[in-house]
Amino acid sequence: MTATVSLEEHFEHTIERDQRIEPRDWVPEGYRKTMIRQIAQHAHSEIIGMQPEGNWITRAPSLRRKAILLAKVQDEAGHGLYLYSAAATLGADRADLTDKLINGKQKYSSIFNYPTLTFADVGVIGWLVDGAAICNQVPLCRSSYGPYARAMIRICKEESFHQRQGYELLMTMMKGTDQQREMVQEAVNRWWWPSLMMFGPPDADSPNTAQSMAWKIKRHTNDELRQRFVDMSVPQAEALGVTFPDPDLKWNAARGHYDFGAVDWDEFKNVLKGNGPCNASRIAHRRRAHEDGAWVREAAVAHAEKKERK
Ligand SMILES: CC(C)(COP(=O)(O)OP(=O)(O)OC[C@H]1O[C@@H](n2cnc3c(N)ncnc32)[C@H](O)[C@@H]1OP(=O)(O)O)[C@@H](O)C(=O)NCCC(=O)NCCSC(=O)Cc1ccccc1
Repeated sequence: MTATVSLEEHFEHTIERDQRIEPRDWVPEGYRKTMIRQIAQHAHSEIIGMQPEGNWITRAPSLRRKAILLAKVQDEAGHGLYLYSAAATLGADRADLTDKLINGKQKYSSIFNYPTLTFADVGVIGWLVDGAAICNQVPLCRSSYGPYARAMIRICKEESFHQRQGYELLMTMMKGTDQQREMVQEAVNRWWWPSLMMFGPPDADSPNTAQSMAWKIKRHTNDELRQRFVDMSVPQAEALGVTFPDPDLKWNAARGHYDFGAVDWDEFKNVLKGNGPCNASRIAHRRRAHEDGAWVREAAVAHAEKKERK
C-alpha cells in the first residue's frame, strides 16, 4: 500500500515538475490507456495516411515529383513504425493494434477518408494536412510520455519537409496554366474543412482534453490549435494566390486572430462512424496488405527461431 502511494506520488511529481514519464515508471491505468489510445490512433493515421498520396505515385508527372512523393510516403511508414514502438513500451502489442485497426475498434484520423482526385491533392495534403499535423504535433514534443515526445521530434522535422514540398508543388502549379491554377483552388476547396477537423471536436465536446491536459499529454486544447492553424494558413494562402471556401473568414483585430465559419461537425461524426467517402476502401486495402504480408511475418519468426536454436 505504502509502495503504491509513493509510486503514485512519484508519477504526480514527475508531471508537476514537467519531467518525462519513462517506460519503467509506474503510471495510473487511465494514463496508460489514454497514451496507448492516442499513440495507436496516431500510428494508424500514418499508416492509413500512406494511401491517399500513394494513389499518385505511379502517375506523378515527372521523375522528380515521383522521387519526392515516394520518399514522403516512405517517411509516413517510418513514422507509423516509431509510433507502434512507442506504444509497445506501454505494453501494447503491435499485432493486436493492427487487428484493432482493421476490425474498426481503433480510430485513425478522419482526414484520410477523403479521396485524392487530382495531382494538386498531393500538394494540398503536404501544405494543409502536414501543416495541420505539424501545428498539432510540435507541442507534443513536450508531451509527458518520453518515448512519444522523442518520436515527435524526428517526426516533426520530417513533416516540415513534407509541408514544404507540398507548398513548393502548389507554387509551381500556380505559376503554370489557368487549368493548373483552377486545379489547385478546387483541391483547396475540398481539403480546407476536413483539415480543420483534424484537430478534433470543439473543446466543449472533447471528452479527453481536460484529463490529457492535466497529465500534460496534450499541451493545448483542440480549439486553440485549430485557431493557430487558421492564423498561420491565411497568409500562406494569400502568398500562393488561393482562397479558402469560408465567407466568414476575416481578421478580427480585437481578438488578434482570424474569425472563421462553423465547421460541419455532423460530417466529422459521420466520417468517424465509418461513413466517409473512403473509409471502407482504406480499411479493405489495409486488411489486404496485412493478409498478403502474412508469409513475411511467418518467415521472420521462423528465421529468428532458427537463429536462436543455433
Ligand atoms: C487532437 C487529437 C487528434 C484528439 O484529441 P483527444 O484528446 O485524443 O480526443 P478528443 O476527446 O478531443 O476527441 C474525442 C474522440 O474523437 C476522436 N478524434 C478526435 N479527432 C479525430 C480525428 N480528426 N479523426 C478521428 N478521430 C478523432 C478521438 O480519438 C476520441 O475518440 P476515442 O475517445 O478514442 O474513441 C489527439 O488525439 C492528438 O493530438 N493525437 C496525436 C496526433 C494525431 O493522431 N495525428 C494524426 C493525423 S496527422 C498524420 O497522420 C500525419 C500525416 C500527414 C499527411 C499524410 C500522412 C500522415
